[in-house]
Amino acid sequence: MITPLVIAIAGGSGSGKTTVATEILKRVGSHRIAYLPHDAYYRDLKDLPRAQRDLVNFDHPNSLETSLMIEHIKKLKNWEAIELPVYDFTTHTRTDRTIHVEPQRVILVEGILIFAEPALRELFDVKIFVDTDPDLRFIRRLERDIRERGRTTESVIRQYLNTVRPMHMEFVEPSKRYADVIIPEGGFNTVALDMVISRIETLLESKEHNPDE
Ligand SMILES: Nc1ncnc2c1ncn2[C@@H]1O[C@H](COP(=O)(O)OP(=O)(O)O)[C@@H](O)[C@H]1O
Ligand SMILES: Nc1ccn([C@@H]2O[C@H](COP(=O)(O)O)[C@@H](O)[C@H]2O)c(=O)n1
Repeated sequence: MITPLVIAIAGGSGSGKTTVATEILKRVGSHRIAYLPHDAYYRDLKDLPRAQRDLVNFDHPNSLETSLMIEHIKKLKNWEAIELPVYDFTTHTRTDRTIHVEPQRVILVEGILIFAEPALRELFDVKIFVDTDPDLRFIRRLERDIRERGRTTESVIRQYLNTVRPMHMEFVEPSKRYADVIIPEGGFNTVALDMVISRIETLLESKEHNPDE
């Protein structure tokens, strides 16, 4: 039995992880990839009053159900399908819906804290860290969170100073040491992306990952 190749993309919030993942999906072929964003595994806060939800530290490892993600990666590696949770950032809750994800030759995992968890880290074959300066990450996050996640300028600034920045320094930045490749600036770095994609293609041709070998 061939083993799926597990590629992991970490980096700070707003660094460009999703942009890199989207480019890999496009160029390697989304039909060959099972895509698991760690964001999908945020804990459901529906039992907490709305005003308290807004104050939760979403940048600490405990805010995510990582054990479920580990279970899902192990299932996919064992060629079993999984049900990916669908998370709603505007209400901080897990929806009733799930996305059915079939096993594929490539499993693509993405998230700010995925290298900070030893049990998760050991499942990865290729570890990519997207490294972008904090000022650029903050500006990108501010625009995105207002546009897509129902936030205000004040709430984004408060959250950044209270939790995003300190947790980045405590957990995300130190986890960079586990990366095999560091991509400066993210999704529009075509030189780095070409190298990463060519490595993925080479690994997919190898005996371990190619059913025709
Ligand atoms: N290299 C880049 N230059 C300019 N904007 C970018 C770049 N990479 C990503 N963005 C934009 O920044 C925002 C956050 O990027 P995203 O890939 O979602 O980051 P992450 O997943 O790391 O939070 C998005 O609106 C995206 O279009
Ligand atoms: N209810 C939530 C859950 C998470 N966040 C923030 O999302 C960031 C991670 O996602 P990226 O796409 O930016 O990598 C993380 O920094 C959390 O603060 C949130 O705001 N609300």
